Amino acid sequence: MKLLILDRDGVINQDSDDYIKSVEEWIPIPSAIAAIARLSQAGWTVAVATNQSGIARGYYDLATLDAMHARLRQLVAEQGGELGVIQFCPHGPDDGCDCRKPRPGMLLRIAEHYGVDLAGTWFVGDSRGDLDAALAVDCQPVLVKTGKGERTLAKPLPAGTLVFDDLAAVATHLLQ
Ligand SMILES: O=P(O)(O)OC[C@@H](O)[C@H]1O[C@@H](OP(=O)(O)O)[C@@H](O)[C@@H](O)[C@@H]1O
Ligand SMILES: [Mg+2]
Ligand SMILES: [Zn+2]
Repeated sequence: MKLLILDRDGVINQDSDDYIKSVEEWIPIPSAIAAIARLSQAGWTVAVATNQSGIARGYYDLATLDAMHARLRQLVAEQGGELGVIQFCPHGPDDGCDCRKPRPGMLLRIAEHYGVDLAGTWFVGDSRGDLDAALAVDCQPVLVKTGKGERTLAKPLPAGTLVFDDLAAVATHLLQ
């Protein structure tokens, strides 16, 4: 199974230090939507693993998060693609859950959903926690420079991390 797992904020859509608190604040990176559609049409399954501590912090609710994800699915479908499962962690940093990245719980749930082994599966993110979550379950850590990627790149990366300008470049590489 060709499975690609994506972080959301900073990879698929613009990120903000003030969190993405509404559908109106959820601004897709156009080339990222097209990349997901291209991959999907080429037989890839594209899943998402996203921290959403804004829920625990009371910045937005599950209905708002669902509306963002409905919008994401709609945009991908309009380009002839289909987005796979979206796993999110609604917890805060002090909740001690197993799903908040850098913990790999969401990646494990995605693997369980599709009945696959995660070893070598690319996980594309913009933050160090994404890379560490990947390494925790033997995924290939992939950093993009969008979102917080440039900040992440300014510090040492885990050995073996692949770096691309954006998700479109990742898709082009995988589809070549
Ligand atoms: O990049 P993904 O995982 O899709 O989502 C990140 C968001 O949940 C937010 O995560 C927060 O980190 P804290 O949760 O406050 O540590 C901050 O980095 C926000 O800027 C960011 O929007
Ligand atoms: Mg991110
Ligand atoms: Zn969690």
